[in-house]
Amino acid sequence: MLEIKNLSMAFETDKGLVKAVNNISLSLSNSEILGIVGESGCGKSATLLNILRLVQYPGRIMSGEVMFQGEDLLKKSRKEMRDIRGKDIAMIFQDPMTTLNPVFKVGEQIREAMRIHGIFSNVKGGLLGRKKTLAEKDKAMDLMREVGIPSPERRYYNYAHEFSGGMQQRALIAIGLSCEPKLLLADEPTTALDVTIQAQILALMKKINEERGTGIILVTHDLGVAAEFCHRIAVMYAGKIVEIGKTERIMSSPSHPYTRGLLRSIPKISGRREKIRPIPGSVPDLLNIDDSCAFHSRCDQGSERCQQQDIPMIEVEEGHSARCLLYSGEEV
Ligand SMILES: Nc1ncnc2c1ncn2[C@@H]1O[C@H](COP(=O)(O)OP(=O)(O)OP(=O)(O)O)[C@@H](O)[C@H]1O
Ligand code: NI
Repeated sequence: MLEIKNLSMAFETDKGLVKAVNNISLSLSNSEILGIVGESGCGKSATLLNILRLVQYPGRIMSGEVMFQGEDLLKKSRKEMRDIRGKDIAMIFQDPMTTLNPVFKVGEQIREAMRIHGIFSNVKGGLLGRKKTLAEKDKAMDLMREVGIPSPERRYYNYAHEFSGGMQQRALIAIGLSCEPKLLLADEPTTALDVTIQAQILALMKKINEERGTGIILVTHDLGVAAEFCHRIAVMYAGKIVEIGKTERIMSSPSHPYTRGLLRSIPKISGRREKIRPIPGSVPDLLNIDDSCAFHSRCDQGSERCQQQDIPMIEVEEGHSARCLLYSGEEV
């Protein structure tokens, strides 16, 4: 369904190029859930925004392709992109309060989203006036019910501030779903919510994935969340994908030293208790970063050679690759 090929984007600042997304390639098949994980500032959000061409000045796409259903989104006109956004591809952001409009009733916003996407054109053809409005309201309320907003008959008339954070996020998911998108991009959709609500929202997204076959890319800094929710995981570090593979394999057999570090730094849910160890050091500055391994200075297995060359993705087993010289077959 989606294939990103060698995508690079950078922010042009007066100090130089901040390479937020550096030669990324990844693909998503129909009905698949892919997680993108990594520490703050590694380019996860930038990657998602690139898919929809929503990166703002001074950000600029330098090269690459974003193939969606066989066509390159980077070659589409602005108008074509507007049609694709919210119709074929919907996006959910971290903070629902900033994306719901405070001055309109939540239900009306959902109804409006459905109207924009022509969802009502096949509602009992020829309905007029009040009857049409009622039919539309019914449909909007159905959608509210589907995303788990209780008593939609009443909730329809509430404003955003009368909704809890979890309910706001549900309303936004309803708006995202109003067009029946094929692909849902979710940028930390549950980070602002408490743990039980977070689990409910993820369960809701999973249900949508299973029932409607909607493909999902979930951006999260939380490897534990990605492990529970995603079929495959891509680990990003300093603008590059450093490891990608099936979730079980990433969790049971992490290959890149950075992924191993991330795993050690999350609390174990089950099994043997291990001491939580944060990865020493911090993420490098993306300003004028070169092509060598950016994790080198924090890595306990690196050598001189990691600093001297552009390291390719190396397949460690079928469908599982890591950008690390440990797997090059040469002495590191
Ligand atoms: N307007 C800008 N000008 C310069 N650099 C920017 C700008 N916006 C973002 N960046 C840089 O781009 C890089 C990638 O940012 P991005 O938001 O994609 O990271 P992220 O992985 O989503 O992080 P987080 O987990 O904090 O959301 C960061 O290093 C950030 O500092
Ligand atoms: Ni982000």
